[in-house]
Amino acid sequence: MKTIVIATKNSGKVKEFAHAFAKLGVDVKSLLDYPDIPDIPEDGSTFVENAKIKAKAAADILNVPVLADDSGLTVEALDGAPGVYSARYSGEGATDERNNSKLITELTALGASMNEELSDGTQLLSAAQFRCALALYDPASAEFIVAEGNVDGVIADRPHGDGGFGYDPYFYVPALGCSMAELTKEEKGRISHRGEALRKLIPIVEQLLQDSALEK
Ligand SMILES: O=c1nc[nH]c2c1ncn2[C@H]1C[C@H](O)[C@@H](COP(=O)(O)OP(=O)(O)OP(=O)(O)O)O1
Ligand SMILES: [Mg+2]
Repeated sequence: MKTIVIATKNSGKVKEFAHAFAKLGVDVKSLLDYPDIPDIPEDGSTFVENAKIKAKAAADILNVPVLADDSGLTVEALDGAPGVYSARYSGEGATDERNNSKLITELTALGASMNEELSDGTQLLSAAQFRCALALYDPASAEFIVAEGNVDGVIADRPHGDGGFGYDPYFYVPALGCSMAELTKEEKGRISHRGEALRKLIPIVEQLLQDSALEK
């Protein structure tokens, strides 16, 4: 079995990558499998910079090629916030629940509205995007390969669905008439920022695996 290491501690991301790579017969390991690797500071100013930082830090320790994902939510009515700060939006000890609660509180305080409501009374507050940067770093060549993806949506004032992770329950996708958390992993992968970025990178990951750099 071939294995790819993903430099993430986010179990929601791990599940999505595991689902996507399983179709290619590739097993996924994450930093949750390597608890001795110290926390990697995400101090870049863009998603791409942070993805590169995470991939290189883990690859230099493990000495195998590593893939990393830096992603987040940009909200129009918040001038693009929380952006690269999405995971830390609600401060020290942030959780998905507290981040979502801060998001809705801020938008409500601003009076943000798209003057549109769903049949259940849900108010649509602002246009938004999920963005994802993936970086693959190969310590053998010291080279990065980067791919990006994004998906448009709208922030709803209340959650729908219990799939996915992070901001998914509040991220309504008008084209599908449901939130990101109401999609299966397969459906989410087809439209998501992560799915788009991953489709660009998969041929390169497969080539690396062909070269058996990752054979375990
Ligand atoms: O598909 C998504 N559905 C919902 N929310 C999402 C998604 N993709 C990113 N997000 C949110 C979660 C987190 O608040 C931030 C990512 O922050 P980001 O630093 O990339 O990930 P993280 O700290 O959770 O894990 P790690 O750095 O170990 O990969 O954006
Ligand atoms: Mg992070």
